[in-house]
Amino acid sequence: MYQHYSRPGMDANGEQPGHAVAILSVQEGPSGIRIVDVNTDYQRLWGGSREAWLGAAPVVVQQEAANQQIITQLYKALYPLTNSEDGVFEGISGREISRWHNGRNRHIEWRITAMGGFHKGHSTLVLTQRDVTEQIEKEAQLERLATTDMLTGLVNRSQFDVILKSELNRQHRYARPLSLIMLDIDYFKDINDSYGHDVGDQVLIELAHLLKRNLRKADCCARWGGEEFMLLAPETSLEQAVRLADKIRSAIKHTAFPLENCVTASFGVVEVHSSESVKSLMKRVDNALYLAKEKGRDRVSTGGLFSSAKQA
Ligand SMILES: Nc1nc2c(ncn2[C@@H]2O[C@H](COP(=O)(O)OP(=O)(O)OP(=O)(O)O)[C@@H](O)[C@H]2O)c(=O)[nH]1
Repeated sequence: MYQHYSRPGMDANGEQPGHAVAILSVQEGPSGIRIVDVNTDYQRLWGGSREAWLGAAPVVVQQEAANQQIITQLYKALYPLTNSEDGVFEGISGREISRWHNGRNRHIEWRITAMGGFHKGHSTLVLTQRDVTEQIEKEAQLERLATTDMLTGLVNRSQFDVILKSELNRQHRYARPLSLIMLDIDYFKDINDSYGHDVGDQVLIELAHLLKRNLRKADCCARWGGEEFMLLAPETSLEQAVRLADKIRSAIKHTAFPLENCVTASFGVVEVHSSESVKSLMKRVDNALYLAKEKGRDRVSTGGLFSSAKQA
């Protein structure tokens, strides 16, 4: 029976589950929607033998409440068709996350379609389900690779561009304070030259940890390239951003990196002006950082808009 139960997801070893399929009979009245057949992948997905499933109510998703909602949705879609010979059931579908008995979340894609029309209040439906967890995890992994700096685990430059544009739009719309900090390790070339590239990499990794420790959840910290980093701080005025930058500057100076000499960094800080473009913002923050380098490094510069303790 139902020889067309193919298993498109199967690999050559036959280990990858394919589509779980259940054939459903729809009756008017209390018997409602019942299973008349299931394939082996349905048994594998939900447990139980074929015999145990025959006559049972279908399981579309694991959570009882969500399953009930789907069945109700199905009844609502079918109800207008029960007395019409030419009504067409378009099908319903969705994707749900189910918590499996081993504690893992599984993503299940499901679809219910009709095998034919209604005849004397009776119809046959096909429920297909596919475990798409691996596919979703692979997509998430690719997304992480595309947006993350491999060495430090921070947001990479291209993702930072996306976040910056979105935060600028928010700032322009709601006129909330938003500040940008650019920092650059001082004399990093000397660190590489004296201790080797691996030690230089270790300094970058430890600095990334330090930055993450010192920032709020809403802040974004990115590796801009080489030994340059960007910190985007929403709801932060220029004055607050300068204080934050100076706190980080001091923390870097007092961190025991795997070197004889201490590591220092220079900072440029700007607050976004209303309607300011990305280009203008980047130019201003770059100028501010340049000023901090020019004035002797290990300091915070705002490019002249604000003055604090250890500024250029
Ligand atoms: N170890 C390591 N070094 C890097 C990486 N990316 C860039 N660099 C090095 O960072 C150094 C940056 O040197 P410069 O641009 O001259 O800057 P600096 O020596 O820090 O001098 P100032 O910025 O003027 O204080 C170069 O030697 C790059 O090769 C990386 O991923 N790992």
